[in-house]
Amino acid sequence: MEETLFDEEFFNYYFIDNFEGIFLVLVSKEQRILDVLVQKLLKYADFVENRVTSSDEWIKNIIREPFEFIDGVWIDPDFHEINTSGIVIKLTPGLAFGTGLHDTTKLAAELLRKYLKPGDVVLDLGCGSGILSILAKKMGAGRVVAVDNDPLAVEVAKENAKKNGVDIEIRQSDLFSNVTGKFDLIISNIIAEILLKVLEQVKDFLNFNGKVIFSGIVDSKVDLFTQQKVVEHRRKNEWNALVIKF
Ligand SMILES: C[S@@+](CC[C@H](N)C(=O)[O-])C[C@H]1O[C@@H](n2cnc3c(N)ncnc32)[C@H](O)[C@@H]1O
Repeated sequence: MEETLFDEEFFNYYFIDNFEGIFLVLVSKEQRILDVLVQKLLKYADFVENRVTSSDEWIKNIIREPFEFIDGVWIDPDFHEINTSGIVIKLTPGLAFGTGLHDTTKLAAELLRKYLKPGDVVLDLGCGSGILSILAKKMGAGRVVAVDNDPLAVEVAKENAKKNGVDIEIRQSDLFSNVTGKFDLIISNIIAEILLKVLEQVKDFLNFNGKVIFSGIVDSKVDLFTQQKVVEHRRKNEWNALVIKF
């Protein structure tokens, strides 16, 4: 199902796994979009229900308690007191992808932690909720630029950056169209086909020795990247993430 959703470039979904079973929830303001997706997903599902809810409500329905996103990094959907020596990210994803529950975000975050050096200049291409940019900043990055082509994601990422008290340059951009400057790390968790487009331009935006972290690549698409100089390859379930140097 996730592969179908990624192919459709639909990222606003989440799973609820409880005693009644595993539920896939699709979130959109447009019924038309949901209807098309439901048709494509029906073959995997036993039951489909449409429920209308407000954007503030839906996220509160799933993530109420803080959870450990990756080792030592906690996501707090509200304002809890978390007793940890690690990092806490306050996050209300709203309608943007990037709750921290998805394997692709976890893979990207783990690699970000491994490859980020203090003061690095970072570009987050397809920032969604801003989760990876906020993490980068909290781990000691210097300048962080976060872009998304979805205006809603830009809005949500700005809100989340403010909530975490971090200074991130967030703006709308179709890939690099509204990006200037050079970066030590470029991180992007989008589908493989779009990552290939990123590759066409990425060199112009990398500092000497700069690296690219790609996530969101399903098993069947990993071969599209075999020509690249892959420094590290990680996998969780059917998802792959790569660190590439040039
Ligand atoms: C899978 S989400 C990743 C969100 C977040 N970075 C994370 O890792 O959880 C992909 C994001 O890329 C954005 N996106 C897709 N195509 C894009 C493009 N051409 N330019 C910029 N952003 C894009 C989507 O709007 C979405 O917010």
